[in-house]
Amino acid sequence: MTQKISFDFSNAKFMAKDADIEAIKSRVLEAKKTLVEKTGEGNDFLGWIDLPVNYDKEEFDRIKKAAAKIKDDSDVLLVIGIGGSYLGARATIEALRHSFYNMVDKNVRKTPEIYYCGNNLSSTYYAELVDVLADKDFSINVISKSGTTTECSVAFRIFKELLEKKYGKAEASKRIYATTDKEKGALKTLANSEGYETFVVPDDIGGRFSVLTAVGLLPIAVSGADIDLLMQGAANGREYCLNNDFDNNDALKYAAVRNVLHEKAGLGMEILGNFEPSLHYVSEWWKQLYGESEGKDGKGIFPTAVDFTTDLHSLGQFIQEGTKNHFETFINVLNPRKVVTMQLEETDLDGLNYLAGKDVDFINKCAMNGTILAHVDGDVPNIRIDMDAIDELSLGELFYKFEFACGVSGYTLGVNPFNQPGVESYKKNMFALLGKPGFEDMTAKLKARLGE
Ligand SMILES: O=P(O)(O)OC[C@H]1O[C@H](O)[C@H](O)[C@@H](O)[C@@H]1O
Repeated sequence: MTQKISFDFSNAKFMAKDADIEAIKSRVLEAKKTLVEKTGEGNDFLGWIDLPVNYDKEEFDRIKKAAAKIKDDSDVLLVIGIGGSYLGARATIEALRHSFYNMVDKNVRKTPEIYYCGNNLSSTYYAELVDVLADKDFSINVISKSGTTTECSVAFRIFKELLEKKYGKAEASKRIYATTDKEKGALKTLANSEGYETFVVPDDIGGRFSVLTAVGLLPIAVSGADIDLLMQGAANGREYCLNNDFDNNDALKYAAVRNVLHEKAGLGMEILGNFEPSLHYVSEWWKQLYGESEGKDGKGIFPTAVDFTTDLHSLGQFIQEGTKNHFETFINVLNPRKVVTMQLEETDLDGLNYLAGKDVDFINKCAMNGTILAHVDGDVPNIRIDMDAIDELSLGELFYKFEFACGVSGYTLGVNPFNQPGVESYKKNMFALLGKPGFEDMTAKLKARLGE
């Protein structure tokens, strides 16, 4: 199967030398073995490894049917979720669909507008989203693996009420789709009692690895993207990751190179850079994937991201000449979806006639290559990921390769890549400050620290 995604490590070699890669290779292969033989910590969260070839076909069909109903009866789909219950869907939809999706005439777009909430606690955001929904027919996909995440529950309460006011309880319950645990959690209890259609987040797939479950697939299908091709792309990635030896396996090499850059060169930050604005949320998804998987036990590479060329005019200076603690990974889209050719102007006052006849993407690629060389000259190693196109097959493959490399990289680093215990600390404090029953003994202490 031809691969749509390939990695180029040549511009990282000056810090991740062949000998360093050779030296870490056995640890990476051991980590791969631990992952695929499911013998490591977190091995009850490895359902994503075979997901692209082993998923619930009956549910997959129900997802398509639900998507068709939503397309038919709704001007808007409201997607309520946070973290792994949000980023994969948004990453995919923003990458694959029109750059100005919600603004495209609905007769041309033929699919509902899509808005996201439950991913913050801003009263302004919620009040203004209510304004947007005022005269629109809408449906809700509420997504939470635990079914108890505060942001998600707060948003759902607000928009469930709006929906029920608009349609009455019975019709509203037909416009709510809940994606959650098959039996546990407040959302599942609510869905059962109100009769919402439900989709399952499998027990053995953590939120940040769940984009290709119903978590991502229902909103993605509503947007009009092809979920069969997305799964196929991931299946192609899986085949590649599982079956190629180290020398022919970019996912394993990526795990190796980033660990070498971290351990040997002492670099603490990886900056994922794109040159296509529609990939912004792919970076957000990647940040959660690597951040929650590796940042623990006082270890890990801090994953951050830039949108280029935009951020070359803000963060470019720091990356080039500031504290040297980072390496970069660029996503290079080989074939842009659209072409815009520069025209010749008679007067040439802007001095751009030398570009007449060239595609804007040619300028973009020159900016990218110029940036790679400049940053390498500034001692910033660069990994380049070539992506055939921003389409379903390429994106599915990219997701899988990032997930697989993440599992291998986490085990190579020596952490459990599949838990996120640190996320609970702020939640406990927030519950105590909110006065949630059961957290009373912490409340006074925290309030004193806040001077209240
Ligand atoms: O899907 P949920 O249970 O609502 O969780 C949503 C997100 O919030 C948590 O705090 C975790 O850190 C994330 O890993 C998770 O993806």
